[in-house]
This record gives sequence, C-alpha cells and structure tokens, in this order.
Amino acid sequence: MSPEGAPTPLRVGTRGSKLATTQSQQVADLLAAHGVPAQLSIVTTTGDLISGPLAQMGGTGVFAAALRQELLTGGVDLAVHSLKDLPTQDAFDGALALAHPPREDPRDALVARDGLTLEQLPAGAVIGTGSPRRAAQIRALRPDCAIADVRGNVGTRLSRVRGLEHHGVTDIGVGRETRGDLDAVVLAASGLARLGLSAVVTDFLDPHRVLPAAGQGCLAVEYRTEDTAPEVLTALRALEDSATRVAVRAERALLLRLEAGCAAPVGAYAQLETDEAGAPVLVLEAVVADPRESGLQSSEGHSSGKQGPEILRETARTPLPAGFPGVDAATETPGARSGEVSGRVPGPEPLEQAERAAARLGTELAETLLGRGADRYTGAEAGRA
Ligand SMILES: NCc1[nH]cc(CCC(=O)O)c1CC(=O)O
Repeated sequence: MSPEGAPTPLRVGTRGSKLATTQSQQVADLLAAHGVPAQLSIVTTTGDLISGPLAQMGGTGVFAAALRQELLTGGVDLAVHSLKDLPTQDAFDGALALAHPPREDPRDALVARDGLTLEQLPAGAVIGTGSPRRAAQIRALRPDCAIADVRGNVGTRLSRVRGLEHHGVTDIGVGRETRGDLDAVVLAASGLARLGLSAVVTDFLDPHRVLPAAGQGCLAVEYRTEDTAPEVLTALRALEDSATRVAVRAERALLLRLEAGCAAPVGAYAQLETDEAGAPVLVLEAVVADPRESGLQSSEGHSSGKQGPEILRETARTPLPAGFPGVDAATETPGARSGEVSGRVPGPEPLEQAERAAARLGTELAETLLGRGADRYTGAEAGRA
C-alpha cells in the first residue's frame, strides 16, 4: 500500500513464455480476488534467448535462479514457478519460502496423430520428448516404438506431430522441415490445460504407469520471508493447499536425496489416501530409469533396442496426523483440537508434523532406490543425460 492507501499493484515475477505468463496471470488473478491487486513483471534471462539443448547446460534451473535473484534483490515482490522446474536445494538460508496452490492434473499426456492412444500407435512409431524420464517409461511400455529428442516450447513441440503442424508457426526455432515429422509427442497435461489446449490430448497417461516428474502440475509462489506485507501473506495463505504441500514435500525430498536434477530420469508421485480405519496416509511411488536404453542418448539416435530400459520402482507409505488435511493448520492453535486428540501429548502442529513425515518418506524411499543401484542413473553425471 502507498501512504495514501491506494493499492500499488504487487509485482509478480514470471518467465516470459506463453505458458509461464498464462499460469502467472492465473496466480495474479487469484491474489486480486483475495484483495491484493497484482501485475506481471517479466524476468528475461540469457537462457530465454537460447533455443539450443538447454538441458545440457544445466537445465531449466537457470530460469528459476534468475527469477529468485530478482525476488531476493527486490526487483519483484513474488515469483511464480512451475514447481517441477525449481531446484530442490535451498540455497538461501530461509530468505525465501513457497506457497503451494492446489495441484492440477499431474499426468503426462500423449498427443498423437489421428487420435491414437499409446497402445494404438503402430510398431515403429516415433514419439517425441526431451525428457529422459518420459522416454524411459514410454520405452518400457512400448519398446517397439522409437523416441525422438524434442525441445522447445509447447507450440513448437505440438507442431512436430503430423496433423498439428499449424501449432507454433510463429515460434522462433521451429523449422518448416521438421513440422509434422513425428507420430506423437508427450507433454504435461497441466501445461496444455493452462493454455486451453487439452483438446489435442489423445491419451492421458495413468500416473501410476508413467510416473510424473516430482511436483508436476504444481505451481509454486515464492516470497521473501522477511518483508512480505501481512495482507500479501494472508492472500498467499488463502491459496495454499496443505495436501499439495505435503505431497510435493515427499516427492522433492526423494529428488534431493537422489541428488537428481530436473533432467534426471526420476518419476515421483505422492498422493493422500485413507487407510481401512479412515486415517490419512501419504503414499509415495517412485521410479528411477536407466537413460541408456531410453532412446534419447545421441549415440543410439532413434533407439531400436528390442527391450525397454531397466526401471527401478518402489512404493512406500506413512501415516499422517489424524484429521489431516481437514484442519486449517495455518489458523489452528495448539490447544484448539485438544478435545479431539485427547490422550495425546501436545506436539507440533499437524501440518508441520505431516511435512516432517513426508520428508522422511521421500528420503527413505530414495535410500531404498539407492540401495538398489539408483545412483548409476542419477547424480551429477547421469543427470546430464
Ligand atoms: N519442463 C517444462 C515444463 N515445466 C512445467 C511445465 C508444465 C507442467 C507443470 O507445470 O508441471 C512444462 C511443460 C511440460 O513438461 O510439458
């Protein structure tokens, strides 16, 4: 607020891509609906000017780093990220924190020619993706199909599918000769939905068969812990979803323990369930794939290996505090529920307790995977694949 009381719009930092500005505007609109007028402030990075294989120069983390820098130095008041592109390491000693709006569709989506599903694609079909995680899992299901390395924004990728050449015609970097050269591409369902493009999806892939990236489908709103205005904190709390917060805590703890970056062949998906007695349980599924048989590595080109890559798969679960997430932990006071939890020693608040359990779950599942040799495929070396 200015001294006169007229609201100064909050500056919401965002990347400049159509997907980024669309989803950031959705957050700005939510903030406005909660009484905090907000406008986008596009943060351009050197990475945005390069159309080459970004994953090989350190991945999408470079975009997040530039946004975070702008937030830390006060150039913007908030930053909106796709959570899956946000590095897991906290390098800022608590100077920044995240609010988590409810997760949207976590699934990967196949966009194929002629309305085909993954199952219906003919043998020899070529499927485009730049993600070793998607490539490996798709190859495991369809070892008779080939993978093509596809990069670029959503429009560019869609234009590679035969019949969808009209997408992305104004994008820089899409060559006329590569339009329509593939049978299908795989993209995040949430990204397509935010752009109003869900109708192009021909097969929503079961998230238990093709595990999404940690945090896929989630936006994260980052803010400074020291000097964010109280009315902004109130608005952020209103768009916060505790079930999402706890699920992604488990997924990202797994990633952190595996020392895996956003380009690593790791899938992780956590969901809140209830056990037979109706008590809340967090279930975490994870895969670590061998990227060498994914068909993405250049030495192989379009891989034609007879069998798909090795996939390490594990599932683990942990109980959560009774009542979670039905209670609004943000407004709860420790004594408020003492009637319901009689006989229990007063402990940390349910949300905090749930987050700790989630982080432990992720770390322990990562250790199980490491015990099975997952370090062969993740970490500094393999993450470049
Ligand atoms: N790596 C690119 C990226 N980062 C975030 C999304 C949108 C989905 C999301 O917010 O999780 C996408 C597009 C895609 O993976 O198809």
